Amino acid sequence: MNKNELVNLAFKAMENAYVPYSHYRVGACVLCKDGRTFYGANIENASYGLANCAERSAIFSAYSNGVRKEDIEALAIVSEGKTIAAPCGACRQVLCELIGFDTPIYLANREAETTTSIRELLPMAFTNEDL
Ligand SMILES: O=c1ccn([C@H]2C[C@H](O)[C@@H](CO)O2)c(=O)[nH]1
Ligand SMILES: [Zn+2]
Repeated sequence: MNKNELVNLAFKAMENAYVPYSHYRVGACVLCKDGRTFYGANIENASYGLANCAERSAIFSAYSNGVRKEDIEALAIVSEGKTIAAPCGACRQVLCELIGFDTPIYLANREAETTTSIRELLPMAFTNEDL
């Protein structure tokens, strides 16, 4: 599967966003090396701080199905906003532990896309090697 196909799957996942408060839809899709894909969307709550971001939904779905870091080929995260949104701080920390430092992360909106990685998004990360 190429980058565009994975980004399109993330847009498909975005349709399932539950966003009655922010009205800001985000979608994500994890691609495994064996071709399996796992969707995620942002899921909000009346207790606002309990919102789960799309990228965490997707990576937790993958892990919940037995996927581990070394099985993951790439992650796409898309939003419907005017800008290309990058993961929030909480997601950077979670992804840092659950995908490879150099695993490609494709970020996109309807107009543009870019490629990044945890190495770029979270320099000087606190990891399990610090414990
Ligand atoms: O990278 C991001 C940034 C924000 N959100 C969600 C959280 C909330 O539902 C909405 C507005 O912050 O967007 C994500 O899913 N991923
Ligand atoms: Zn987040």
